[in-house]
This record gives sequence, structure tokens and C-alpha cells, in this order.
Amino acid sequence: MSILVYLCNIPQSGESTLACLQRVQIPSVSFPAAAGTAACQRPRAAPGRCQRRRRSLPAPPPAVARARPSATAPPPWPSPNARSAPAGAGNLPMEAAVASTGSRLCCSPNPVAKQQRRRSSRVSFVSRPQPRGVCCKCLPHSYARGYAPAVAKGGDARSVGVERKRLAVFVSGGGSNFRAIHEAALSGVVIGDVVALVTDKPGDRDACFLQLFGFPRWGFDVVEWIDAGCGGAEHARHNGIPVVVFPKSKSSPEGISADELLNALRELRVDFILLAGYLKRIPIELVQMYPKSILNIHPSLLPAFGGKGYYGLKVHKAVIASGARYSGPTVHFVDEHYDTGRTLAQRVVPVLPNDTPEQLATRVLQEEHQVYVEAVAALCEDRIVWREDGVPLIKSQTNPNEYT
Ligand SMILES: Nc1nc2c(c(=O)[nH]1)N[C@@H](CN(C=O)c1ccc(C(=O)N[C@@H](CCC(=O)O)C(=O)O)cc1)CN2
Ligand SMILES: NCC(=O)N[C@@H]1O[C@H](COP(=O)([O-])[O-])[C@@H](O)[C@H]1O
Repeated sequence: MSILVYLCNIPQSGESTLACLQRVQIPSVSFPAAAGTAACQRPRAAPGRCQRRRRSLPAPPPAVARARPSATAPPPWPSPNARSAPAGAGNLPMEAAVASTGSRLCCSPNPVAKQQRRRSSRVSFVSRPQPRGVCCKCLPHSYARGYAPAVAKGGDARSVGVERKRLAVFVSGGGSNFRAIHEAALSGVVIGDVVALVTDKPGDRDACFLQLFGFPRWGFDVVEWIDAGCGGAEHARHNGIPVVVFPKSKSSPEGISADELLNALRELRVDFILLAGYLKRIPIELVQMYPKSILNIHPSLLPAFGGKGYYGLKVHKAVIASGARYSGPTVHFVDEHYDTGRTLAQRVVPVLPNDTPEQLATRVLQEEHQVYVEAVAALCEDRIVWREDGVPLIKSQTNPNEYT
């Protein structure tokens, strides 16, 4: 049995390998791998040279093979007429009454599903410092329990007693929202760690850019291109974050199946999934395994301009063509359909009379980076409360009686 382990020279000048691994929160592992699992993505632009080394490893213990998550159906949304959420319906005991609305609030997410996801991993792994830093790569269902992430600098009183949440971010393109979330996690604004980047576009920058913005933008400055667009997977590789390719497709044959993805997320002990410009539908098995635990950011004021066909510049073109005077991003929980999950947060920006789709996209994107980080910070601090009619609210960090 053998896997490819790519060793890269990640350490910065004068930095020890271990310090480097702690800085980028990268596991230093070599582990058994099951045959035929998706290969990891080779880092492309890592600072040092990547050396490709084939190693033979013992076959994985049988326990590692294809353990399947037992997803539980999500609790039914409480009926608007319900006096209170049904017991055990995924809501914790009432948290408080909100004077302004007279409604009652409950907590989430569903502790039962969360407990199931946290079932101890049966993966054993051999962890030893690599001679020259480690690029990454976990093979999906044999991923070793990660290196305990270093506590991000900037941790403050908010983080005392709050367990750092483990985040998987899904991207298809440039990844500016992913980078904003990752930077917020490293700075301590978000009490969590990005432990995986999932993408359907692991590295084909042209296709990814075309995909997201729907047209070629050849001939403009490459730096702008990288900054503005296809870099989600690149940023992950640069920062030692494992990249998982999902789904499998002709353009990404190394991708994994939905079952393998569920397994990988459970092995990674992921608490929350954050979609950030991901263009594929999240399968219902994943939605059921992560009730009230998957967020998405959409670049319009949902429910307007959402659903199948509404992504990237297509959204902004439709907004401008409609004559709408305002637009803005929506952060919402994800259900099995495109953009129909419960809205959690929105920001508003003006649509100017001579706006081009690109100009509006830029204005909206600036707000996305802020509102998504705020929503993810609230999610990681358990500050999301669910009104009895099923509307999620964000409890203020400073005033527990204030909600948005
Ligand atoms: N189960 C869910 N999956 C996803 C959701 C969701 O709300 N529920 N959100 C999308 C993100 N998104 C809008 O925010 C979105 C992405 C893509 C599309 C779309 O029409 N896609 C095309 C295929 C595009 C491609 O593969 O290049 C399509 O399905 O025909 C609409 C909305 C992420 N997943
Ligand atoms: N319907 C989904 C959709 O259109 N998502 C949008 O894709 C862009 C991704 O940018 P990023 O890769 O720079 O974060 C963002 O504007 C996001 O709202």
C-alpha cells in the first residue's frame, strides 16, 4: 500500500519546522491510507520546492474502512403556531424571551447530531516531525486526527471557556470570503480553526474564474487576477490547510464521493461548514448530518435573485436589470435547496444608476467579508438563537438582550 506524501519547504527563514507547523496549524502526520482514496492536492505555489516522495505504508486497520455516518433527519422547523419547539426537536431549553418580539428563543444546533458527528475517530496515526515541513494532505477517510491547532493569537476574554470550533470552508473560486474567515480565525475574531478547504475546482484557475464570473477576463494584470479570483485552493495550500476535492467530476477525477466527504468531515471533527462561493449543490445527506450548522453567503438580498442559475456576476446583472435600488449580501443557513435556508444576516448597499455588474459585485463583496465574519464569529460563540417561528437571530457580543 503506498501513498504519495509531498514534502515542502514551508518554514520561513530561520523558522523551525515545528514552529512552522504550529503557525500554519498543519498536522505533521503520515498515516495508513485506504487504497483508491482521492489523492490530495499537490501544493503548487508553496514557497519552497515541493519534493514528491512515494512511501510504502502499512494497510489501514479494518476499522478505518468506510465507516458511514448515521445521519439523523433534521428536526422539523417549529410551526409558526407552535407554542414552543417540540422537545428534543433540535432546540435546547428555552434561552430567553425577547421582550421586543414577545417570542421565545431557543439555542441550536441540534446536540444529538453534533454528538454523532463527534463520535471518536478510529483512525490511528503516526505523527512525527517531517524533515522539511509537510504540505498537507490527508486522504479523506484515513485523515489522522489533526495537529492540535495552536491557539490563534489575539485570543481574548470571549474565548475563555469557549471551545474552538472546527470549520470546513467550501469554495469554487477566488476565495476572498474564505481568506477573510481564515484571517479572522487566526486573529482571534473568530473562535475557530479552518481545518479543511473543500473545492470542486482544485487548481484550474482559468476554469474556476470563468465559472465564477462567467466570462474570460484575459489580458489583465495577473496579480489582480489572483487577488480578485481563483485562489481559494492556493491560499489553503500556502497555509497548510488540507484541500479536499468534492465532488468527483470529469474535470476533477481525483474528487471524492458524498459518503467519503461525510467520513472525512467526521474524521476531521468538523463542527460547522461554511460555503463561500461554492457552486455545487450540497447533498441532502450532508445537510442532514449538519443541521443548523451549514452557512452560505449569497450576493443578493434573498429571497430576491437567488436559486438555480443565480451565482457570481449573474446575480448582479439580474439586480441591475431589475432596476432595484439596493442590493447586498445575505448569510443564510443551508437546506437541501439553493438559497432557501433561513436568513441569518444581511447588509445593504446602494445600486447606482451607472453601475456595471463588476462595480456592484465589488461593493457587495466588501460587505460580504464583514457580515460573514460576524456571522461565523457568532456561530462559533454559540450566539445564534432561534426564535420560536424558526428565524435565527444573532445575540449581541456586548449586550445579551440585543439581537440582530
Ligand atoms: N443544498 C444547497 N447547496 C448549495 C446552496 C444552498 O443554499 N443549498 N448554496 C449554493 C451557493 N449558491 C448561492 O448562494 C448557488 C451556487 C450555484 C448555483 C447554480 O445555479 N449552480 C449551477 C451549476 C454551476 C456550476 O457548476 O458551475 C447549477 O446548479 O446549475 C446556484 C446558487 C451552494 N450550494
Ligand atoms: N450563489 C453563490 C454566489 O454567487 N456566491 C458568491 O460568489 C462570490 C465568491 O467570491 P469569493 O470566492 O471571493 O469569496 C461571492 O460574491 C459570493 O457571494
